[in-house]
Amino acid sequence: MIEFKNVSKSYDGFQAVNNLSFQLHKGEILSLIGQNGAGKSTTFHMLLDFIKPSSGNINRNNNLNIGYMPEERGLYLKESIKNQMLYFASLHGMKRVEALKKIKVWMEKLNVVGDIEDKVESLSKGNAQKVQLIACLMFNPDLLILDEPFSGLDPVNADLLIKAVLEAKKSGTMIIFSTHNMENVEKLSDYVVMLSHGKTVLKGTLNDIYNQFGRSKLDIVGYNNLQKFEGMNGIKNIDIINDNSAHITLNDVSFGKYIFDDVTKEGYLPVFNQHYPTLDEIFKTKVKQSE
Ligand SMILES: Nc1ncnc2c1ncn2[C@@H]1O[C@H](COP(=O)(O)OP(=O)(O)OP(=O)(O)O)[C@@H](O)[C@H]1O
Repeated sequence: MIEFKNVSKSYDGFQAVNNLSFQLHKGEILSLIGQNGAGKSTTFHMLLDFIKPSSGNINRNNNLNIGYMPEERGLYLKESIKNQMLYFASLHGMKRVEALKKIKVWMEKLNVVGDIEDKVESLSKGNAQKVQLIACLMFNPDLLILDEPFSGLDPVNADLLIKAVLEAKKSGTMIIFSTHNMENVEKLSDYVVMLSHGKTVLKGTLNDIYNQFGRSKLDIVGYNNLQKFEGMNGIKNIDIINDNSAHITLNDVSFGKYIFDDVTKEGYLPVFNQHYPTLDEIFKTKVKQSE
């Protein structure tokens, strides 16, 4: 288990991370989200013991086998995939034969376009990124730290990466990653921590987070007089799309039932969907509130 307990980090009086607490257990995935400069990389660097917190405690076993994919990718361009992967493998005590086997298996799984003897400089950005992920995964780490692993990957390759991360989770690896892509947060996270200017503005499981916001979004299609709801108490905003459809934001989630009863008086309605805001919308709301 890893635990951050009231961890802060300051640089010359500037607080990059402010009173951060979370726990991460075996086989769990935690996503760290926040705007540029929110304190994500600083958090990773403290977890890796590259830098010390200014205050608070980080509890983790010092013997953890850690796979780390930094934001600035760190492969040697002039070296072959094989040589540098074998080098990384040796750092983690893997035998050459076993390492070669793993590298090949992972290159296939992640659909790396290139030969194991190719130099990294000949790979496309996405393929180089996948090779770097393999360097972190092949020794079955106890802890995997991925700093913006999806940046520069197309959706097909992003899905391959998601599959690989879920496989690592299944084998018991603790995973912490940062991203600006909320869709991938939704696909992967057991637990989410949202930072804004170093402060934790939201944390919990996805369910906790959605429940905190409630089903405050309403899409209606097929009702002709949606304007009449404008300005009503339970309604925060109506975005009229056309004659008979609108996106509504509710102040009061229970007002959805009043609208439902009203718009279905005449019977059938093709769309009435009262749902949670997306994680993207929640993120933007929280960023606005914290400014
Ligand atoms: N060594 C340092 N000295 C001074 N300030 C620093 C140092 N490292 C980071 N910072 C500052 O701390 C804040 C948090 O930086 P950090 O790199 O952790 O953000 P981030 O969330 O990873 O951002 P991004 O999404 O842009 O990668 C930023 O304002 C940054 O300028």
